[in-house]
Amino acid sequence: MLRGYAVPDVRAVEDRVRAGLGDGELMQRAARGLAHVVAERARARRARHVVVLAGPGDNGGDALWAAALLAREGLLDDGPARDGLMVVGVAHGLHEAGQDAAERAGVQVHLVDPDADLAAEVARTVSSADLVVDGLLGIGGRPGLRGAMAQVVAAVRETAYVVAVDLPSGADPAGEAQLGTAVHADETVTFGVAKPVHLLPATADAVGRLTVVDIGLALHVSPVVERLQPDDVATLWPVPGRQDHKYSRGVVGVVAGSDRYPGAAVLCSTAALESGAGMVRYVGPQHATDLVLAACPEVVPGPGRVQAAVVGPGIDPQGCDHEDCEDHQVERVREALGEDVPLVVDAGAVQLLATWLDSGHRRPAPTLLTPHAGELAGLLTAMEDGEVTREQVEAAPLEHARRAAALTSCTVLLKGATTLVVDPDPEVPVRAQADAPPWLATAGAGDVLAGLAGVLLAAGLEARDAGSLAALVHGLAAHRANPGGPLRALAVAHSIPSTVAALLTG
Ligand SMILES: NC(=O)C1=CN([C@@H]2O[C@H](COP(=O)(O)OP(=O)(O)OC[C@H]3O[C@@H](n4cnc5c(N)ncnc54)[C@H](OP(=O)(O)O)[C@@H]3O)[C@@H](O)[C@H]2O)[C@@H](O)CC1
Ligand SMILES: [K+]
Repeated sequence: MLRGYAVPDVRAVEDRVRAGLGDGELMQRAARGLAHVVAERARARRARHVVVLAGPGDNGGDALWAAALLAREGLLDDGPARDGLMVVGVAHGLHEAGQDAAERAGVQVHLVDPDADLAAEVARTVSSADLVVDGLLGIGGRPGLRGAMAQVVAAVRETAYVVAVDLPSGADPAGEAQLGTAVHADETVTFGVAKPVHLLPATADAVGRLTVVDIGLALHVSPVVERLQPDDVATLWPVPGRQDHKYSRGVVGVVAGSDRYPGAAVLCSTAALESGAGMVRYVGPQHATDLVLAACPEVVPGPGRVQAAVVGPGIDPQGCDHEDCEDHQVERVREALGEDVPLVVDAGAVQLLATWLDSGHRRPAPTLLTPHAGELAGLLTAMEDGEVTREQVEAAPLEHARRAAALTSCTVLLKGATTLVVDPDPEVPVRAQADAPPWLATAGAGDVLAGLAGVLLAAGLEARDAGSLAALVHGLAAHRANPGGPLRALAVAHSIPSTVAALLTG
């Protein structure tokens, strides 16, 4: 599991560790780790020109010391020549010891006035680099870049490999403010532990590959963000024992599909079966039932006892609009909401839950809501004063997911490029999963995710684990279904068994 700690907690532990070490030792460790990553990437990419950008604080200090080490220890000698390495400092003054060390090692340091326009010659130097080290701002940075900092970043060539020091400069270290002008890194080398900026949706896209360098920090506080990794699957996935039978493994109810959207019933039920449900009971209109049974003969039609249920995929919360309609899915969802059974509440059921809660009801059992941004906006509009739009949710996903979790007392899984899983207790770390290829943005993918999560709830996982594990496996199954190419939701469902097997058997 990757854990992201709040910046004040990181600073506190850094201060403590630094006090017990020699002067500058912690920065030396950071710089050494950074220099080795840079040397490795420069070698692999046959970089000829490496430009190190340094800002006014200790982030610049790390970058300057790394430049000194690269030059002094000849780490770039089988790649770019020593004179292919250069520092551009954007500040009124740089980290003194770092600048001194870089210059003593023979590295040229160009100092740029942060408030003046960037000289054309400096812009040319920066744009000639095929590897750029971004040490402008770290955890002391305020979001956004202005003046010469913005200009120097704009001068970086599109094809250059950008290694950010600690975090991409200009990104909010807390990972909450939307990205404005900021570095978009190919790789970020951070020190000791990850921070929220690396994991949360507002900023994670600017981070690229994340490399954590050990500098001897041990944090004994709770992280604020967590990300499950593939090797967590073996710990969390419910693996049956020899004494297990279909009921002990967990029966999943599926209330999904309608006369209008029968396919959702097939996708959700298929995903539940492929994820290893002990049994799937499907409840829905006749046509959808026929399709489900044709695709999945293992499914048992009709109501019955279940350990968890998925409600909502393919169900219109307004119900059916023709008179002799036999589609009673909306009533079935409402019934399920009142039962003491763990639920995945997806798609149309999110809106139904909002009105049901608003009329004074409370869910007695664990509940995982799985909205996309538009559905979350609908839920908040129904439960708060004033309209909330999809755009507002997309601009501040964590804030809105937190609000929804607090209002509903349910766990909220907000789907997106980075999927968030937020517990109603604000002290519980948020899970942030970014495992899915963009190809997974396709109709029916949500129905598959809901089926997968339902199986995990039925096996007894708590809602936050079920949601984040489902998001992880869903993303990995998508990669496996067709690496690097188009996907359909059913193919993702069918690749769940081999994905899980590969993760469980290493
Ligand atoms: N702590 C440790 O033990 C270790 C820390 N380490 C390293 O230190 C880094 C943190 O260093 P840091 O605290 O000096 O902050 P950093 O981000 O370099 O810059 C602050 C300066 O930038 C300025 N400034 C801010 N925003 C701005 C903006 N938008 N545009 C322009 N300027 C802006 C700000 O100005 P001010 O706020 O004073 O006006 C101030 O002058 C950390 O990320 C890691 O890399 C490692 O060595 C491991 C050990
Ligand atoms: K940086």
